[in-house]
Amino acid sequence: MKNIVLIGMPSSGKSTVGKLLSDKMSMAFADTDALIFKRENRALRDIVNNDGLDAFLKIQQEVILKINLTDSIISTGGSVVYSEASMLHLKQNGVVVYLEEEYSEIEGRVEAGRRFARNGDQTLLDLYNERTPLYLRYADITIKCSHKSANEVAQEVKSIIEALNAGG
Ligand SMILES: Nc1ncnc2c1ncn2[C@@H]1O[C@H](COP(=O)(O)OP(=O)(O)OP(=O)(O)O)[C@@H](O)[C@H]1O
Ligand SMILES: O=C(O)C1=C[C@@H](O)[C@@H](O)[C@H](O)C1
Ligand SMILES: [Mg+2]
Repeated sequence: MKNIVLIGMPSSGKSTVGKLLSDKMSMAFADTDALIFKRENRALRDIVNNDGLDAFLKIQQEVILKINLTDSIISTGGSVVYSEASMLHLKQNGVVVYLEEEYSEIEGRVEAGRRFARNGDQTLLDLYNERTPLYLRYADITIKCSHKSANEVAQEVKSIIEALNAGG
């Protein structure tokens, strides 16, 4: 079975939903942020702070291009869509699911002062507006997550994937 790759804004629920989905579908779970941490052995924010945005994005791409998984749920970092090579690699053997969440909800969930893959003068809203068209470009399936629990989102992803698989 193809991988299920979750993309979306930071705090949209990719890691939470990914783990729930992994249990519900009895598929393995991988998180690209955890793979980066494993390789670098340092916090992702330290990579961005110390080495800069471009270095972080390069490391993220290197890690993703090495992924060789099947039958897995893959939760990604929110900035993965900046790399076309990464997205094409993930799409080769994966169905890409965009967890679309309203800006106000994302803003409420992210902790103040959190680092993202962004230029110094970009606000969270700038990131949301910049990334939304990229998430939509790469998505095979878009889930509207507004006012749904993580469990409801996971159940919806499962139902859609099962319906697609049943239809051939
Ligand atoms: N549908 C939901 N409803 C309410 N809270 C949620 C929902 N999905 C996730 N959360 C909460 O939002 C927070 C962020 O979730 P999570 O870490 O899964 O996001 P993420 O997309 O993996 O973010 P990142 O890009 O930073 O890795 C967590 O506290 C989680 O419990
Ligand atoms: O959306 C982002 O810019 C990021 C999200 C996190 O998952 C990490 O991948 C990193 O902190 C960058
Ligand atoms: Mg995550």
